Amino acid sequence: MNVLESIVAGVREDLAAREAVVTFDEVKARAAAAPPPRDAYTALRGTDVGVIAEVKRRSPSKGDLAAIADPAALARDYEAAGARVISVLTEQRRFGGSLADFDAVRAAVDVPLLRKDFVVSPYQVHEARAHGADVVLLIVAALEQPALESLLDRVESLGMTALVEVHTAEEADRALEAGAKVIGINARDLRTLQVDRDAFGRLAPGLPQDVVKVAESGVRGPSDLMTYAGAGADAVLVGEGLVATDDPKAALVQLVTAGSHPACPRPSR
Ligand SMILES: O=C(O)c1ccccc1NCC(=O)[C@H](O)[C@H](O)COP(=O)(O)O
Repeated sequence: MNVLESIVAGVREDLAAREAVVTFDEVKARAAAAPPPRDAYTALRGTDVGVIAEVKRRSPSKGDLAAIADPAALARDYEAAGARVISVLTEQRRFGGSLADFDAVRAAVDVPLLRKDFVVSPYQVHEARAHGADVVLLIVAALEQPALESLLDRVESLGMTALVEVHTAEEADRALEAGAKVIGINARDLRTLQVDRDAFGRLAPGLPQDVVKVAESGVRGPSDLMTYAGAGADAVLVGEGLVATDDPKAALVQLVTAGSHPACPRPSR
C-alpha cells in the first residue's frame, strides 16, 4: 500500500464511524440549511497571484509542523495578511486536523474556506457544506474517473468550488475530462511524498486559459511564488512555509506582497 492508499483507508474507517452517528440524510439536511457558499473561483482568479494559506498541524512527510493552539487566531492572521482562501486540513490520523478546527476557523473569518481532506464519498461533500466550506479538494489520484466526475458534479450542485488536484499529465487530462474549473498541480507526489517543484511548469501550459491554476506544495518564500507565477500560476497553496515559521502572518504578508509586486508575472487571460 502506498502512502495515499494508506491515508484513504484510514479516512474510510473514520467516515464509517461518523456515518453511524449522523446519517447521510441528516448531513444533507444540515448542508441545505447552511449559509450559501462564497465564490472562491472569482476570489482565486484575481489580477495578481493569490495565496491559499493552510492550517496544517502535521504531515506524513515532515511529522509535527506546528503546535497550533488556536486555529481561529491563526486564520484571523491569515485573513488580515491577505489570504484569498484559507485551507483547513480536517484529516485526523496523519495531519492532526479535525472538523472542530474547521468550525473554529469558519466562525473567525469571512474569506472562502477550503476543506482539505481525502474526499472519496458524497457524504464528505455534504458534510463540508454543512460546516460552511466553500471549496472541496478532490484528488484525482485517489479517485476512479466515474467517482471523480460524480463528486465534482455534487460539489458544484451545492454551489461550492472543487479544487481538483493532479500531479501528472495523465491526471491533468482526467481533471479536464471531468470538467474541472480549478486545478491544483501538487509538487508533492502523494504516493511517494517526493516534491518536484518543476511539475507545475510542465503541466500548467497544457491547461486551458479559463482554468484557474493553483501551484501546491513546496512554497517556502517569495522566490518560489515568483517562480510559480512565471509558469502561469493564479495562486499558490502554502502550508509548511507559513505554519513552521516563527511568524506565519509576517511570512504570509511577504508572499502576498510578492504576488502583487509589479515585477511578479501576472496570470494571463
Ligand atoms: O504534506 C504532506 O506530507 C502530504 C502527504 C501526503 C498527502 C498529502 C500531503 N499534503 C497535502 C498537501 O497537499 C499540502 O498540505 C499542501 O499542498 C501544502 O504543502 P506545503 O506548503 O509543502 O506544506
